[in-house]
Amino acid sequence: MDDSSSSHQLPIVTHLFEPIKLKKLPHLTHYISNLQPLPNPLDHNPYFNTLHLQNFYITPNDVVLSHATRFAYRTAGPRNNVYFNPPEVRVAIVTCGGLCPGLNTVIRELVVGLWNLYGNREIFGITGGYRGFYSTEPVPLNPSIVHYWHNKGGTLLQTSRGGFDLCKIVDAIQNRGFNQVYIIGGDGTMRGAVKIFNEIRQRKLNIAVVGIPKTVDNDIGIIDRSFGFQTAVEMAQQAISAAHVEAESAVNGIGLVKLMGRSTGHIALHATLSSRDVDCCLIPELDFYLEGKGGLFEFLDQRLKENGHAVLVVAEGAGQDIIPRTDSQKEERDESGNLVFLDVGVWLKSELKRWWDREHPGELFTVKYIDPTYMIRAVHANATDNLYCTLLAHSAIHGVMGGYTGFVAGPINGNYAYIPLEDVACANNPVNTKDHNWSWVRSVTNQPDFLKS
Ligand SMILES: Nc1ncnc2c1ncn2[C@@H]1O[C@H](COP(=O)(O)OP(=O)(O)OP(=O)(O)O)[C@@H](O)[C@H]1O
Ligand SMILES: O=P(O)(O)OC[C@H]1O[C@](O)(CO)[C@@H](O)[C@@H]1O
Ligand SMILES: [Mg+2]
Repeated sequence: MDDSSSSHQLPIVTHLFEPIKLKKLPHLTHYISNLQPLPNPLDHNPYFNTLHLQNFYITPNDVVLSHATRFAYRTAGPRNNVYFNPPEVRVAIVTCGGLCPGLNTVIRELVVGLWNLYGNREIFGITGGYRGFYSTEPVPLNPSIVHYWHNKGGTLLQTSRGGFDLCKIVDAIQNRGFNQVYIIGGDGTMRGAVKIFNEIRQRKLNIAVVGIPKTVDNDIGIIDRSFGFQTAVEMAQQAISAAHVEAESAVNGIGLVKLMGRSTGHIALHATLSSRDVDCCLIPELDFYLEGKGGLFEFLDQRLKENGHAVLVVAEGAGQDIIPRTDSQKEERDESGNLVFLDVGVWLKSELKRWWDREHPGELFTVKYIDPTYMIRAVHANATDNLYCTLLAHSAIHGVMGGYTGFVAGPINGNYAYIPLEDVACANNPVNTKDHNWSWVRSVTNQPDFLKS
């Protein structure tokens, strides 16, 4: 072995043996001193505790390792002891932000799990997102009310953006006597949940807060993926397939599909890989350009010459830097403070037409633009996502009953774990355009790398 190869290998070996630290998880006993552990009511639940106590409970030695963060996280699941007496439990469940397939399944499974596993009876839905804590009456929930909810898209508790008033929310939680708060939402919601948790801890209240990450865009980090994402990818296939048919049936036809994905292109990427009909996939993580050598137009020109048609998939957040904006458009925000995007699909369609008329005057050319927007997320979850939502909800319940707070339940390498809320709230999940996955996309589409030489 020569010197150069050994110097290459050394850092990798060292990396493998780096010590992995256990992530500390907030627990109610950290700031409430007189809290006593109780036997877990699951001891007497013949339907769930089928192992009859042998290896049934998760111990402090059970951890899940994350390659990405190089931390060990506590394994999700029931604990030997609980820190809530079921007759004293009062639960609030809220959904915030945009819709996502599976929201109703998570709510349903929280209600059914809290009721059937632990015998909790005081369960309430907060309607219309964060503002619902202080502006509407909580709605009582029980298993018979929610029994069909997993078959419905959207959230039957309703949702909204904006309306985050920390003081009013925590006052309402306290005044209404809630001691378990389940918050389902995306990155913004998780940032709000961190603030609620910190305020509750500051006030030394015996109230557990848990986040259940929801994002159809799959833009939350640390966890493997977010629920509803796979359903959305599946729904996107119909739009791509229609775009392909339209493009193929026209002379010099282009099928253009815009898919959701504000800051990440996971839906576009996965829909592209699974469809195989896509010639070019544009995502927010990839800068692209239209004109000149190596640009989009040159690539499409070639594709039309070779195949007579082309399919283009674009994530809604792609190209936002190169679409011209007026000063007022630069400032426009939604109720939560997110920048309002311009329609990249409409812009691309008009740029494509302009380019073709200039370069090929008089020749036939068609762009069929399909924007399925809400159709990919306003549906109920598919079977895989439904299963996932159930495991998420039950994991959250076990953690809260075990006294953990300020955490998120989610899968890491396929194993369910508890992760500090704060870590999840600041972990985003961009598509890595420098990894093998992206090489795979390029090998499927043969699209340019858009690196100007
Ligand atoms: N930094 C923040 N601090 C406190 N609250 C926040 C913060 N960011 C967002 N929120 C609140 O969280 C809720 C949801 O935020 P947002 O509309 O950004 O959706 P989200 O949770 O990111 O979901 P998604 O983007 O996937 O639809 C809103 O009520 C918003 O006011
Ligand atoms: O129109 P709304 O409800 O604000 O939601 C649109 C946004 O929600 C998301 O689906 C995230 O939930 C984004 O992809 C999209 O930009
Ligand atoms: Mg968001």
